[in-house]
Amino acid sequence: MGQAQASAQTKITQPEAILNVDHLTKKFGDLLVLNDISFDVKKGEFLCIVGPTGCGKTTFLNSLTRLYKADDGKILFEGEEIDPQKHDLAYIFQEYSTMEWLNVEENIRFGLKVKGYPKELQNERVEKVIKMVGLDAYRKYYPRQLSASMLQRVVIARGFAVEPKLLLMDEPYGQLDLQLKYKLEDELLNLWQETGTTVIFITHNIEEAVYLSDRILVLTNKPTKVKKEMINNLPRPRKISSDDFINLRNEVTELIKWW
Ligand SMILES: Nc1ncnc2c1ncn2[C@@H]1O[C@H](COP(=O)(O)OP(=O)(O)OP(=O)(O)O)[C@@H](O)[C@H]1O
Repeated sequence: MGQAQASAQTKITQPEAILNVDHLTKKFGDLLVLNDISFDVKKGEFLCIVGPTGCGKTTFLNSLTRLYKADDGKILFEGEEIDPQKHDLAYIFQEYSTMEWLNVEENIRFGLKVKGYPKELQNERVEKVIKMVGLDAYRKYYPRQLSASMLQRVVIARGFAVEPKLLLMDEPYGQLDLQLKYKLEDELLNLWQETGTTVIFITHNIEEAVYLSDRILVLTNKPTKVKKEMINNLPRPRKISSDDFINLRNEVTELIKWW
């Protein structure tokens, strides 16, 4: 308890914030899940959110997308109350959320079509990302013909194709084996660096958070608060065996261990 209090949150204010989460509170009946959460996300930042199982990470994302209505507080996107209909957001989830009846190219095009982009722009974006994720030769394949890694690449390509200002990722690599995970993490970093999009990435995996992030938000157990925001300035590309990497990983692990 002493340790938990010692690391109580000091919010880092971001002058160029694209997202402001301000005193967000969410209950389900009597169950208080998100307990006065505040943090900012800077434009172009890669933010990882880590926390114990069931602490409310998905509830947070669902509040962001307005699937859930907050009981208190607000979420501002570029200074306005967030609205997924209006603002440029995209989501990538854990499940392979490809559409079985569409081939690779059509899956990637889907979000662009929904947004009503002109055909030429759709083509341009599809061509760009299909090459970036290495699926050019598989464009006419259907999901059932693809490996786990390819499926996840399709989902990632679909997210990036719309060039969202904010990309929300909820444990996207949770189900994959380690080797594949490392490969896709590197691909994600390349895409992020090439596009300059802002990413919020939720994970249970502390090593993954240290590998990917510019900053890590550590959540407490329910009722959930932000326990600590940690700037991650490790030089990229990161080496998971370096002393600095291991030190930061251990520091986050200690925070997760104490409630
Ligand atoms: N629609 C709902 N109705 C009632 N309770 C809910 C609902 N959604 C989530 N909860 C409760 O809120 C808490 C947080 O759930 P949530 O799924 O957001 O946690 P999480 O951190 O994403 O979990 P995990 O680590 O397993 O991914 C849990 O106790 C869950 O039972």
